[in-house]
Amino acid sequence: MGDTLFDELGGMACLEKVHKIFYGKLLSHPWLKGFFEGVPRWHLESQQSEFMAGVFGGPRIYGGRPPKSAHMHLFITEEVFLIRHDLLRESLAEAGVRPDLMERWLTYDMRMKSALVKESPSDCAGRYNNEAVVVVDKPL
Ligand code: HEM
Repeated sequence: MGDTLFDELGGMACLEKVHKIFYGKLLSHPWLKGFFEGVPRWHLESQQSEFMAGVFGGPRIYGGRPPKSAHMHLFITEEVFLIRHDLLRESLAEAGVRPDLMERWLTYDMRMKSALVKESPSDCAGRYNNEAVVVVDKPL
């Protein structure tokens, strides 16, 4: 059996390096930062790294919700999803991830699009009884 993508990338150290750069970009993006208000950065980075570790054939240590229910309350349009995807591409390049591994990572990322993208805020629902749906307007 060959190495998993997780091993080829260099394990958790690589995922953590990429996600540190990535959340720096997401949390300073004029539009996307609005989605993350009030969520601690350490939580976002660690959950993202633990989730992707499992996706890439590494340890299955992610204990959060599956992506569809974790993002149920967020009005994520296709445009928002694709901006995030481009910021991930930039982060992988800045972290020095080999181009072929980068493409494999991005393919896994893109596969989640249909689970997260919604047509209208009415397709969203709070994860708890009284949780509001998060709609972030595009800045003018
Ligand atoms: C392939 C795409 C994505 C993946 C794999 C992903 C993965 C994750 C994971 C694993 C969590 C932690 C869930 C938990 O704590 O139970 C999370 C939380 C979150 N994600 Fe994503 N995400 C993706 C796309 C997006 C997009 C496009 C946005 C909107 C810009 C977004 C915004 C958020 C926010 C705001 C949280 C925190 C939710 C909260 O705890 O209140 N994500 N994401």
